[in-house]
Amino acid sequence: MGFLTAFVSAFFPQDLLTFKGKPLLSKWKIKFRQVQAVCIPSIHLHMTAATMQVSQQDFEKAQEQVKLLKKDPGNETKLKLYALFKQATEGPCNSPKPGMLDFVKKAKWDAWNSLGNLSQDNARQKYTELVSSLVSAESADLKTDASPEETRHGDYETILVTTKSSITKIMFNRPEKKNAISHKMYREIMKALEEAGKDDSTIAVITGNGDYYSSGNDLNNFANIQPSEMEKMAKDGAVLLKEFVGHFIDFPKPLIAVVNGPAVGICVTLLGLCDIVYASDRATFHSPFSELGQSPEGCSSYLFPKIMGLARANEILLFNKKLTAAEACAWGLVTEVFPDSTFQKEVWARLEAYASLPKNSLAVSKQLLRGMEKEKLHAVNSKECEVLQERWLSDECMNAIVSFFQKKAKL
Ligand SMILES: CCCCC/C=C/CC(=O)SCCNC(=O)CCNC(=O)[C@H](O)C(C)(C)COP(=O)(O)OP(=O)(O)OC[C@H]1O[C@@H](n2cnc3c(N)ncnc32)[C@H](O)[C@@H]1OP(=O)(O)O
Repeated sequence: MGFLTAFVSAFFPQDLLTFKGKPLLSKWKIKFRQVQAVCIPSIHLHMTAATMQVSQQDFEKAQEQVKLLKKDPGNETKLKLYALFKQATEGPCNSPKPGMLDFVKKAKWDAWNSLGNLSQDNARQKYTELVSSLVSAESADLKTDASPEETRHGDYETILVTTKSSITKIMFNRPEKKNAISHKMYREIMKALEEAGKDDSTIAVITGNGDYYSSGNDLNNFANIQPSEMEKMAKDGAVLLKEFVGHFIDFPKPLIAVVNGPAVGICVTLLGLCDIVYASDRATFHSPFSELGQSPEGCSSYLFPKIMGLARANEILLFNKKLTAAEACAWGLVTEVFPDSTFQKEVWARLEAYASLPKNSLAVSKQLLRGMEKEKLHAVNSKECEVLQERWLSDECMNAIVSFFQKKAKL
């Protein structure tokens, strides 16, 4: 017999350790709720509503809750519960004092007797309060156990949003579609950015789930549109895009892109609005706007020439040049490239260190670096959306989309 088993056997004698006629104690698997079930017999209470401080229902509920506790609250608390229950249901202890050598019975008798003339109502109240505090403590512990540090936000369908170590991570989560951005996803990303801008995190990160960072705009956003609805589609698309890019322009904290794999279209252009871009050496950067009959967005028509010079921006934005991670880094679009095998480990260690810096200092510094440009960026965003609205109605654009869905063309 192990120490714990011996201890339990001593504390709760074998005749008590049965529940519904079955022996409970084989090993230290005995659970507190089972012990409680046998140690505290069910007693019918006779009270009038007028004398009750806690209702009969609350008291009975507390008895049920105590059986559901998953953690043993310890002997001292168990004795308190026992004593309060006896006092509440039988009144003051008037049974003979057990012999000195009957340790268990004596401990229980002492606990009950120590309540003196405490009224049954008060005992019922104290019992209910004690159970309630045990239940709250346990559910707080369970929450912490379930995710020691990471909090998951919202009820998102297309993205995963979590906060850990002062970093809010917004992860594109349509890996089976290479994280293409559907209308719903544009809206969910905006909501996540709004929340991340206000939450307790120091920095926010955008990344992708699976092998792609993102394949850009979901081309289904343009599919199955009746000819009579084309204009509305283009107009609504421009409104949505303007609002979406606006959220990146106005984001108040450092925003970091963790580019885990290939990036296409709008997910490349938005990198110019991020404050740091870390890329895996597997990542590529492709903005095939002219191939798709479209035009640049995400303020890239203004920011890319500033970042890399006009000649290089022309290669990317006019002539669809696909950059490797090393090229994107050399051209200033990417801050640093990491080997794919150690990418996540190295990047997150770096970001955790950054996120421990003073939050407000980072936020005001970002405003100093970006603030002067904001007005200009909003103006560029408006103009880009206006031009795109027209592009979406062009034959060039429609043919490119049809061709994608006929699987004739891939990037
Ligand atoms: C509100 C509107 C705002 C508009 C803002 C404008 C933005 C401009 C852009 O973003 S332009 C860029 C648009 N993107 C593309 O043109 C990419 C198209 N996709 C591809 O060329 C290829 O899929 C690939 C090169 C990204 C990956 O090729 P691969 O062979 O590896 O994988 P699959 O083609 O089999 O893809 C797997 C499934 O994912 C679907 N998918 C991938 N990308 C998109 C996309 N952008 N839109 C819609 N669907 C996409 C693909 O169809 C496969 O689906 P299936 O398994 O159901 O066939």
